Amino acid sequence: MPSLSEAFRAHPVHLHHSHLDFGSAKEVPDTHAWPPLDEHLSGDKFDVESVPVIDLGDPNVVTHIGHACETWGVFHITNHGISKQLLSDVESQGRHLFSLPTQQKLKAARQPDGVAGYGLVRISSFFSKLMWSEGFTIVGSPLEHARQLWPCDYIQFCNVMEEYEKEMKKLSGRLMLLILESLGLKKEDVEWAGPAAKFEDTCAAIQLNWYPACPDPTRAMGLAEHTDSPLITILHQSSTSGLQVFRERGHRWITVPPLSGSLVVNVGDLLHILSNARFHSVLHRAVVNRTRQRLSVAYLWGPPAHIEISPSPQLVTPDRPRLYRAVSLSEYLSIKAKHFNNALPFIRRNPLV
Ligand SMILES: C=C1C[C@]23C[C@@]1(O)CC[C@H]2[C@@]12CCC[C@@](C)(C(=O)O1)[C@H]2[C@@H]3C(=O)O
Ligand SMILES: O=C(O)CCC(=O)C(=O)O
Ligand SMILES: [Fe+2]
Repeated sequence: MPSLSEAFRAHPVHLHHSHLDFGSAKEVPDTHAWPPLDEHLSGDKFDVESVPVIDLGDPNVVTHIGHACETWGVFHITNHGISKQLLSDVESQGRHLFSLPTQQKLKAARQPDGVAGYGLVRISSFFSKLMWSEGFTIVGSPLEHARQLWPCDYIQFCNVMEEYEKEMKKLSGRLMLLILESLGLKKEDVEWAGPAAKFEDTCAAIQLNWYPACPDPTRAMGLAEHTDSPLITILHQSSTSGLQVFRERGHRWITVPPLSGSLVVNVGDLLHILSNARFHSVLHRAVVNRTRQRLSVAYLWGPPAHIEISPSPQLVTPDRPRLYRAVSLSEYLSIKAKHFNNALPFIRRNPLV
C-alpha cells in the first residue's frame, strides 16, 4: 500500500530509533519508566471471563463471530488453515531479525515520514516515556529493508514474509465474508471486494513486535494502549503472554493468553465505522515479562487506501442513526497520526442528521 505513506508525509514522526540496549539493562531507566502497572500483572489470576475461541469449521461460525465482534471486539480462531510450519518460520525469521546488532538493524530504520522499516512504533510520539519494545513494519515487499539488514542473505526472510502475507490476505478475505454475513450484509454490498468477492485489492501491513525481558515489568510498557486502524488485525503471539484487551464491562484489562496454533483477531476502527458502531474496535496493549522475551506478528488488513468506508446503509435505522461520515484508510491514518486514540470523534456525524 504505497499510497499510505501519503498519510504520514504530512505528519512525520522524529523518533530517535537508537534507543536502549535492552539486553544489558539491569533496571528500568527513567526514560522507560511508566507509572506503576501492578493491575496488569495480576490479570491472568483473577480473570473471570475469557476471550471467545471460535472454530472456523463450526457450522454456527457466523453467529459466533458476530457475537464476539459485538461483545468483545476480539476473538481467537482455530481451524484457520495457516500451517504450524509457516507460523514457526515467521517466528524464527522475526527472532533472527531482532537478534541482529542494533547498528545493523538501524540500517533499515523507518524514515520519519515512512511506514515501513525498523524502529519504535509510530505511536511512541504520543507518550513521554519510551516503550519496552522494538518493531519492524513491512508494507508490500520486504526486499529493500531485508537487503539492508542482510546484504548477502536476505532471501529466506523475504520468502517467508511473502508467503505469510499471501496466506494472511486469503484468511482476512475469508474472515471478512463471515463478518459481513454476521452483520446481515452480502458480499455484493461491498464494492471494493471485487469480482467473486476475492478482496484482491486491499491494504495491509505486517508488524513484527519484539519485547525483550524486562527487569521490572510493573514499571515498563511493551506497547501502549491503542486500537488498530484498519478493518481487522490477525495476531500471532509466541508462547509468552503479554497481549491484554480492555473490557469496558468491568473496566479492567484482560489477558489474551496464547493458545497453541490459534490466532487472535481484533476489530479495527474501520470495521467499527462500517458496522455503524455495532462492532467495537478493541483497545489493547502489550505488557512485558521479567524472564521471557516475546515476539508477536500482527497482520493489519484494510480496504484500498483511497476507498471510502462508511456505515453500511442497511445498518442505519431510525433507532440507530448514522454515526460516522465516510472516510478512507489513508485519510483516517492521517487523522490518527494527529489525534491518535481520539481519532474517531473527528469523523463522527451529528446523530440527528
Ligand atoms: C496500516 C497501518 C496501521 C498501523 C500504521 C500502518 O501504516 C502500519 C503499522 C500499523 C501499526 C502497528 C502497531 C500499532 C499501530 C497503532 C502503529 O503505530 O503502527 C498500528 C497502525 C494503526 O493501526 O493505526
Ligand atoms: O504484541 C501484541 O500482542 C500486540 C501487538 C499489537 O497490538 C499491534 O502490533 O498492533
Ligand atoms: Fe494493535
